[in-house]
Amino acid sequence: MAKPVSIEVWNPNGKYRVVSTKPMPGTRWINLLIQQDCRVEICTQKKTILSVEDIIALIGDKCDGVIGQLTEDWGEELFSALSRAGGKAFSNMAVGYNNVDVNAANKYGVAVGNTPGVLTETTAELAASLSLAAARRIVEADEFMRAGLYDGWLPHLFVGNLLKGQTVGVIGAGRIGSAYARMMVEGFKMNLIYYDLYQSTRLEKFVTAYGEFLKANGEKPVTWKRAASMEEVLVEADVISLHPVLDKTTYHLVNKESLSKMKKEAILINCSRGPVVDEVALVEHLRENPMFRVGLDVFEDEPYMKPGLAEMKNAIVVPHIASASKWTREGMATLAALNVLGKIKGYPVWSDPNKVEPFLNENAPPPAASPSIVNAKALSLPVSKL
Ligand SMILES: NC(=O)c1ccc[n+]([C@@H]2O[C@H](COP(=O)([O-])OP(=O)(O)OC[C@H]3O[C@@H](n4cnc5c(N)ncnc54)[C@H](O)[C@@H]3O)[C@@H](O)[C@H]2O)c1
Ligand SMILES: O=C(O)[C@H](O)CO
Repeated sequence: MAKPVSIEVWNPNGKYRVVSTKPMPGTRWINLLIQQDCRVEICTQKKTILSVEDIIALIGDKCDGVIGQLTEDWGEELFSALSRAGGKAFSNMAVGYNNVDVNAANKYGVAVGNTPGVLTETTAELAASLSLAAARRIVEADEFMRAGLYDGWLPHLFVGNLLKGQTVGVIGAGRIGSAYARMMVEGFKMNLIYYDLYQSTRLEKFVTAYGEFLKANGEKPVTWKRAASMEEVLVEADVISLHPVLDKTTYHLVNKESLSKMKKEAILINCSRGPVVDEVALVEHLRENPMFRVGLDVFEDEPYMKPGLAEMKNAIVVPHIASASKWTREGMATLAALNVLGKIKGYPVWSDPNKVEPFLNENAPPPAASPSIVNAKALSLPVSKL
């Protein structure tokens, strides 16, 4: 059994025991729990990734709900431990929940929450930042300056790609993929090609309307196309950004074969999940194609990078910070806490997890509902009529 982990306790006499496996930004989430009679225990252990054993020790004998992180392995062992401790609620502080075995949660009747919506624009902004940084070789140029190598303007110095008029390809045009597409189309007048299992009518309408606006102002209109296959996107796009969920269908979606279909000077961005890209194949491709560039926020064996990636000048790598704006991270903490609280209090589940704004208004009490429970249907949880 793991040693007892260090914790910080708020409202020690609270009726319901809620554990957070990490300190989370802001204090609103703590206050909302305390106001509803929760004792809040926050793990303060100086270890970035907690093991299953650490979390079992945190859950202890009596625990009503846990707020956890995407680095943790929430499967049979943890859900059975939580259930033994009387717990009926778990929320990831993340929208992606590929670290959670939802079937195991269903088996123990544990509601699983996630945090959609509040991170859409922040994550899309990082994908856009990586796209620009890769197109204009900003990191390479910054390193060059700091190394004292700049000795005067040259016609060939750090020549990159112009985005205007090029084609942006989006794979997975859900909340984040669509927000990214809008930024790139409107901000840089790029044409759009996207691939998703579902049609994104709103996105298509947006690009059509923006194209008409440009035309009315005497400019070349932007265009959109829904690709019938992912291959079309790979072949046609100059910048490709990945935004699908990670599941069996998207594991290694980008591999040796798909990389070989992309343009030699294409840019690939991944702000979804590391295993969507075969990172070994990517390193090889970067090595063989120096004008191909990549911007990565996520890695196949996070927190590690595959051998060779760190040495590639045509790769920009950042440590899974796509949702890292203060407003978003505080909002994620709030949504995660309210998911757990809602189940503990027997509240219904919010009807539209894409519209979570009422939970984020700091000047009003949140609705009496869990903002987003991914297994609500499987557990037959009631849906809010608010
Ligand atoms: N890097 C980060 O910090 C960060 C931040 C937020 C989200 N994410 C990741 O981004 C993902 C997407 O988030 P979202 O809120 O946009 O989710 P979403 O559910 O709104 O969008 C995901 C889209 O992927 C599509 N999709 C699923 N399988 C596909 C396939 N095989 N091919 C093509 N498209 C497919 C879905 O139809 C959906 O439209 C999350 O699941 C998470 O893993 C990462
Ligand atoms: O899925 C998520 O929410 C991210 O990876 C972290 O914000």
